[in-house]
Amino acid sequence: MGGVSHPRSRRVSAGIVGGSGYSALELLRLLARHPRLELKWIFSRSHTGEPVASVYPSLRGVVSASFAPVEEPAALAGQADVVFFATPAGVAAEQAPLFLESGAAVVDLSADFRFRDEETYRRVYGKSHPHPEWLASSVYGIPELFRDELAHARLVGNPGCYPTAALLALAPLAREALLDPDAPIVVSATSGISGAGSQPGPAYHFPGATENVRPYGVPGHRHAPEMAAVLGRLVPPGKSAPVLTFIPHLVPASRGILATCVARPAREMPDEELLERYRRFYASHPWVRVLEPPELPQTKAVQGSNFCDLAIRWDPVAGVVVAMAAIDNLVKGAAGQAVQNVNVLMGWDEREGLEVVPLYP
Ligand SMILES: NC(=O)C1=CN([C@@H]2O[C@H](COP(=O)(O)OP(=O)(O)OC[C@H]3O[C@@H](n4cnc5c(N)ncnc54)[C@H](OP(=O)(O)O)[C@@H]3O)[C@@H](O)[C@H]2O)C=CC1
Ligand SMILES: CC(=O)N[C@@H](CCC(=O)OP(=O)(O)O)C(=O)O
Repeated sequence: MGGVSHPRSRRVSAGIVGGSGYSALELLRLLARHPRLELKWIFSRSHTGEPVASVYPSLRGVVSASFAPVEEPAALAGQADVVFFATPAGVAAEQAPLFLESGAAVVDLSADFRFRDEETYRRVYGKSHPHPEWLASSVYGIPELFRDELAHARLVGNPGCYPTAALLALAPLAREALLDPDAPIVVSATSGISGAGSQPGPAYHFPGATENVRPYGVPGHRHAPEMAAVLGRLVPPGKSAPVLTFIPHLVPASRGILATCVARPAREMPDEELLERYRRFYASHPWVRVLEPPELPQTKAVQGSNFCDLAIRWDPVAGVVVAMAAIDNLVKGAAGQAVQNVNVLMGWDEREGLEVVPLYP
């Protein structure tokens, strides 16, 4: 289960399972301009053999491929160096090992390989993992936090969209044990509707979603234990991370996540110190932009791009820090981060294929 070995100069072939979903569409958009990663096959259960551009009008004249003319993705094992699973939870857990055993690297955009132990997986997802033997070697795919481990990974558990934003916002404090372990962290976040995928339930349809803002999954959203597990790994050995509560909200936008995290630091931390720490922490990470005051993150400033915009403030009245992050849920929250992870796995520049200027306004 060691790392992938590919000459840095060679073009690497990619396969995609879950072909007609939103994350697959984003992967195709990014792969279309990636100089080293090229689409070899794309599998769709519902559009077998159809031209990709007939499903995604935005890809007309850009992607000439058709969905693979096979009934099962297993028929494609051994034909790509990297396989992306852009499928609902449970699919990669069953099918990824076949591709791993055929020698491919796997980046799973679902939640199947985000936890490293089966007990946590079972507690959060309410069922046993069909291939727990792969969990310990999977690497949580936030390159800004786990770059060294990812460089040697074969299997990447690409993070949830909300955890990407919240963990990037909190990581500099967690890594340096600057969070008070006895004060709960509050993560309040908004998501655009594409966060629920391309076939969401009736509550996500236009009449109910437009001109409406609503919380959901409170308490007990599955991203709370995901954030908690990773936060626990970020704090130095022997230290504990604070518990956290998570309040997601659905907002009437197509894309974008804004996460606002409120935490009590271990001691008073003036704005200048916080800002300096955040600047230093992310200095070598091209996809995180630490904003200078008075700027604050906004989803539109990152739309369509792999950027995570961060701001950090000290609130002297409440004695808390407020860490804010904006991402595009489909890019840094899903497909963009998946491509960034492959760039790290292959030893390429993390920016390869991702240099899209955000679409503003
Ligand atoms: N949307 C987002 O912002 C984010 C999504 N994710 C995760 O990424 C994964 C993909 O998300 P997204 O693209 O939004 O989801 P979509 O629902 O848009 O797409 C998922 C695709 O998977 C295929 N599929 C559906 N059911 C099954 C099944 N039972 N077995 C095999 N394939 C199936 C379908 O494609 P086809 O019929 O073509 O095979 C479907 O279009 C999910 O696990 C999601 O939780 C993670 C972070 C952010
Ligand atoms: C708006 C919306 O519904 N968002 C999704 C999160 C998308 C995601 O990251 O889901 P996975 O962890 O399953 O990959 C949700 O809250 O369930």
